[in-house]
Amino acid sequence: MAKFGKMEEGGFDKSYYLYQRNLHSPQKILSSYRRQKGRIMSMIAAFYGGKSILITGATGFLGKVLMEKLFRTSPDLKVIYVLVRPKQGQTLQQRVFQILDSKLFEKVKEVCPNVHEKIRAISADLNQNDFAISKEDMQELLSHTNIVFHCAATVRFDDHLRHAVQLNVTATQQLLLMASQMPKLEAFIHISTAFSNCNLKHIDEVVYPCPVEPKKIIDSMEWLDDAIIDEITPKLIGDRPNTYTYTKALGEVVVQQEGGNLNIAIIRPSIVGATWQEPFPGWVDNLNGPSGLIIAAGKGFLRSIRATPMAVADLIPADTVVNLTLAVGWYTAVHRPKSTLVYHCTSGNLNPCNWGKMGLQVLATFEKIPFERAFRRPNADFTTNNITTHYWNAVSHRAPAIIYDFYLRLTGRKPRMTKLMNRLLRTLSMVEYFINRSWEWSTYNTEMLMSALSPEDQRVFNFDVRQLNWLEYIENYVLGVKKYLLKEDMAGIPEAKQHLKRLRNIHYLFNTALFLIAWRLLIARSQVARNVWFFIVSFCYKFLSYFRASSTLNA
Ligand SMILES: CCCCCCCCCCCCCCCCCCCCCCCC(=O)SCCNC(=O)CCNC(=O)[C@H](O)C(C)(C)COP(=O)(O)OP(=O)(O)OC[C@H]1O[C@@H](n2cnc3c(N)ncnc32)[C@H](O)[C@@H]1OP(=O)(O)O
Ligand SMILES: NC(=O)C1=CN([C@@H]2O[C@H](COP(=O)(O)OP(=O)(O)OC[C@H]3O[C@@H](n4cnc5c(N)ncnc54)[C@H](OP(=O)(O)O)[C@@H]3O)[C@@H](O)[C@H]2O)C=CC1
Repeated sequence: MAKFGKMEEGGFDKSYYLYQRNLHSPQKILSSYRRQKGRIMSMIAAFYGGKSILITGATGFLGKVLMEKLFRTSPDLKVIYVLVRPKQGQTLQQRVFQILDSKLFEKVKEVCPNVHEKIRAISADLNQNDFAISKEDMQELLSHTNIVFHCAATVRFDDHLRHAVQLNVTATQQLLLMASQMPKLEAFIHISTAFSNCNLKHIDEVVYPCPVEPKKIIDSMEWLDDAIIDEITPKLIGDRPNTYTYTKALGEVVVQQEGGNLNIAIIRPSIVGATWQEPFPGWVDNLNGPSGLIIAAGKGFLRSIRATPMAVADLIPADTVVNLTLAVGWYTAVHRPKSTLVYHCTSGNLNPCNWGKMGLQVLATFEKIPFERAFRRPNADFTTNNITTHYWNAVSHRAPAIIYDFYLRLTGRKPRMTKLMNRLLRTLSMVEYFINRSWEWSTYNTEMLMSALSPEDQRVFNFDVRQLNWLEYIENYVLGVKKYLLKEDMAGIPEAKQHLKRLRNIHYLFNTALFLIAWRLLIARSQVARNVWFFIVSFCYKFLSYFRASSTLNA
């Protein structure tokens, strides 16, 4: 591994220049150096200049943020190949252009006006042999690719094991095989998850072995039928909570075992949330992780959640993950570490925030920025045991849904709330595992990388989560959910506040009516209740008489 001199602030490290010269043509390096000379230079941004980059999962949440940052900071990159499958009646080009035409890419279009020409969509399905890539496309990919970022995965917790293995393990194996035939490849970056070893409490930046070899699992998926796979799934996943974490762990082992001589690194982000700073705060475009539950809470469906308030909420902003990923890509290609390095991209040990604090800040933000047309006023609680969870699920989730569906039926409309609520309860049951435990992830490699960056790179590719202000981040996150996921206009906030006031009044009326009915029934059945009632009534009568008498005397 090459060793370099310490970077001077804002300067150009000569040893880095000399090292780069071994990898690239001197003219290329020199012109890049000249281009950068006038201003403080980001070595990482310069590194991606002129490169052909292959991204899988580019149409996903993380993939989009990764592409955006690459185009914005290295507009002189050669091409980004994206492996895309046609979907929802859209062609590949339509899918890609829709992404490029979104708000996320507004800044990119300023710095890289020809972005449409620099992206090449390749038709590919990672579930198929050779990814169903045409011969010509495959030839182009193999002969040109310099860097691979493997982001594609199924992130569903409850996916069938066969499908999860296909995408998270077999596809990774196939991609490595492809990578081994790329003569110009400089680095292969695999995105895993910090929860791939969530059966452990303390997790180091190493690949942990799996009891059954991934190759055996891949083979068995080919001949076992679904019924048998269903039966053995709990035994295989063992003390992991789902097929997602299990297959991501297998994927890592495959990367380590079959990476051969490639320069490989593994990145393990924890729970990826909305962007923190770049290209703007609060960007998010899917319901995974906390986003769906923030909507459910803001719309008043989610009223209680089984979570441990003191457990660490290990969220990490999407732009932080992307900055680390690009820094790792550069470091892996340039420094060529001898072994596969694993980088934890987590917040818990450097800047912890717990679910209690996060929940309160989410609720506080709803006060300022309410969501439109809420079902009930947002006001959720954390519960910590089985009995209270069942009680609140019945009282706060199921009962209002049944009542509302009854009302919809009465008014000739189709009931839908019970179905929605069942879906929410299912989602809650899936995430409970993650919000009632804390993990410790060591971050030596990530911190080592941070210190290896020049001050300019530390600024442009900032992944120092210690600088994150959680309260501000969560507020922007909720705002982002409202703007970019729910597509609600800020102009609607006064009306949303009015709607919440009406809901509060309905709530008070409903509770008063309920109390009076219950009390009336109690009086009819119990002598004690009747006595208490007469006592209260006579006390009020005496108080009123006294008040009337004293006001007459004063007059
Ligand atoms: C003191 C005050 C307290 C106040 C609290 C109030 C505020 C609370 C906010 C804070 C909440 C904190 C909770 C945080 C949760 C954190 C989860 C952490 C998980 C970490 C794991 C590791 C991280 C990773 O590595 S991977 C990324 C994570 N992956 C996921 O999140 C995927 C999860 N999704 C699934 O597995 C499935 O979608 C599932 C099982 C949830 C649902 O499957 P199902 O088959 O039933 O439905 P779908 O076909 O998928 O979708 C149907 C329908 O539902 C919509 N939908 C999908 N996902 C969600 C969701 N998460 N929430 C809500 N809705 C969802 C989907 O869009 C579909 O809608 P259609 O309209 O039908 O299209
Ligand atoms: N989000 C999170 O909280 C975390 C994510 N991660 C990891 O980060 C990576 C990216 O996750 P994220 O962006 O959130 O996930 P998304 O679900 O948003 O994106 C998944 C991507 O994979 C693609 N994909 C899925 N199946 C296929 C297929 N058969 N052929 C081709 N492409 C396919 C999807 O394409 P399409 O658009 O066609 O569906 C999409 O582009 C994953 O490896 C995940 O494990 C790790 C920790 C946390």
